[in-house]
Amino acid sequence: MDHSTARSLSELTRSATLRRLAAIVAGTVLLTIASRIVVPMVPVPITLQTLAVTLIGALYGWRLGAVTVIAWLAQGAAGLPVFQSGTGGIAPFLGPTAGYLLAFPIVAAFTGWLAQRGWTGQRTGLAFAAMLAGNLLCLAIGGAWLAVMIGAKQAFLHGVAPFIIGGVLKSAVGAGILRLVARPVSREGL
Ligand SMILES: O=C(O)CCCC[C@@H]1SC[C@@H]2NC(=O)N[C@@H]21
Repeated sequence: MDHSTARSLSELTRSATLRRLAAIVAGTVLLTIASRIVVPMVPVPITLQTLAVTLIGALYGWRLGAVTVIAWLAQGAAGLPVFQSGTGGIAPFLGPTAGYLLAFPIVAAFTGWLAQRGWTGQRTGLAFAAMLAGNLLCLAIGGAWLAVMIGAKQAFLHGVAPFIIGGVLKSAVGAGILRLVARPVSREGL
């Protein structure tokens, strides 16, 4: 490989890395904004977090999607007020919403994986199904955590059932956004 080819390759790598870093920052900002759009409920509030998480997965691909959500979780764990209603620190990882927090990177990876297989963009039915599957996965993991804390019946009544219709609506909004903005994610993601 000659000198100029090596330099072009290293410039390409650097610009791809910068693009990914910018995407991570943008994704964590989006998640923080979505966490501030809250209808307070006890023990689990309504938020726009699952919309943000599933969109990040679908737009970034499974790997960068999961990394972005993990970066946001790390910001919260470090004490930044990025979780629902401006909470942060270690307490949210021990409280009733910890299961949802831990589910978020898995959900981003899952919707990203589906998007990389074509469940996105102009294929609105598939995009909706991917977003809905992500929302339901989040409720399953979050509800399972809550069940350990307050019992299965209460967890279903307070941590799953109230969010199903919202999950369907958020999935429809997400699929609409993907239809407008997504060029189909390549199999590699961003
Ligand atoms: O502490 C947090 O920041 C996480 C809050 C989790 C809220 C969950 S996410 C799934 C379900 N849908 C909602 O609108 N709220 C709950």
